[in-house]
Amino acid sequence: MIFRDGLFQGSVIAITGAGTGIGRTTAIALASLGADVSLAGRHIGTLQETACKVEKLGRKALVVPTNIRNPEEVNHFAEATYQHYGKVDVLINNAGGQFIQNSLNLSPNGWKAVVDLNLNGTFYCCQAFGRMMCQQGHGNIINMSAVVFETGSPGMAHSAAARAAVVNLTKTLALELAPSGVRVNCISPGPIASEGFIHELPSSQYDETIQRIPLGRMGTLDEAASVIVFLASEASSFMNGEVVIVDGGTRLRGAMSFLTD
Ligand SMILES: CCCCCCCCCCC/C=C/C(=O)SCCNC(=O)CCNC(=O)[C@H](O)C(C)(C)COP(=O)(O)OP(=O)(O)OC[C@H]1O[C@@H](n2cnc3c(N)ncnc32)[C@H](O)[C@@H]1OP(=O)(O)O
Ligand SMILES: NC(=O)C1=CN([C@@H]2O[C@H](COP(=O)(O)OP(=O)(O)OC[C@H]3O[C@@H](n4cnc5c(N)ncnc54)[C@H](OP(=O)(O)O)[C@@H]3O)[C@@H](O)[C@H]2O)C=CC1
Repeated sequence: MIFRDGLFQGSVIAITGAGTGIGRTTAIALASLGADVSLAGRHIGTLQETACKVEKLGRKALVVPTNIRNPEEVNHFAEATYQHYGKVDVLINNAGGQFIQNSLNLSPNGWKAVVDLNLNGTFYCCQAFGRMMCQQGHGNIINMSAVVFETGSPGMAHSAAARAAVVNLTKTLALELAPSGVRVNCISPGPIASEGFIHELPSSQYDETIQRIPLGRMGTLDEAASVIVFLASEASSFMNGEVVIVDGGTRLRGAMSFLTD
């Protein structure tokens, strides 16, 4: 680990989508640096696996099964975290995802599911934790966008629109919450070799994806997590309302199509 031991000693960090992929790797990295964590996601089994790894590192882990598409469940996640730890220093809005579908075939419910997850769920978490952070007088929120936020992305209309909105939400919240000592930034990764991404990417597009990446390979889970750890740390204390792109230069090649036919 590139960061100093004990960097997050005494910190409490809430993470959504913490049972798999980037969220799990980030939770474990933060715990290895001293943080206690609160873990959310829909599936309790994978959250408990992450919690086990955190506890083996000598840190505390609270598991709060949460569907972030439901604002009541999000409020419960925030309240349970505060009741358990008495504060939250950092919120990492990592949960997200989508399916590939061309726009004309997207059902209203399919569009809504992806926008609810990536935009509305992120907003509910920012609001619930942001209120508590403003009351305690400090806080740090890290949102998850995706490199598709600034290009057209055939097959990803729902997600790309939501990810662009998350970038704008980040900037507005950065302005609204700064006077209360809360900063808000955003990470925009892709492609990162998580189980979720490899599973969702059509196998026929694997080679093309690699060819599109100037660095010639996908990013690792550690490479995404380490940027989140940086944003969570005081090393980024004067960053507010920023989008950090972690894509090996992929966006420089322009719009990305996920459609196979
Ligand atoms: C080659 C060019 C590319 C190179 C460059 C690459 C650049 C990288 C950019 C990376 C961008 C982002 C990457 C990632 O996000 S990686 C993480 C991947 N993980 C996931 O996406 C998670 C898996 N997905 C899901 O869980 C789901 O898709 C979803 C997020 C929507 C949640 O689904 P859920 O099951 O909860 O949804 P519902 O049951 O409520 O259903 C709601 C409606 O949505 C429709 N639906 C759901 N899944 C699909 C599907 N796979 N295909 C079609 N439709 C789907 C569902 O049918 C419901 O609609 P209806 O009621 O109308 O049927
Ligand atoms: N890998 C990549 O290249 C990129 C990833 N991203 C984003 O990074 C984040 C992490 O993705 P990654 O680790 O790759 O993929 P994963 O599919 O492994 O992670 C997605 C996580 O989100 C959680 N999640 C999904 N829906 C909900 C929900 N309704 N409520 C709460 N949690 C939910 C899942 O847990 P559960 O199913 O238990 O709820 C899962 O842990 C996502 O937002 C993804 O879209 C962005 C750009 C590129």
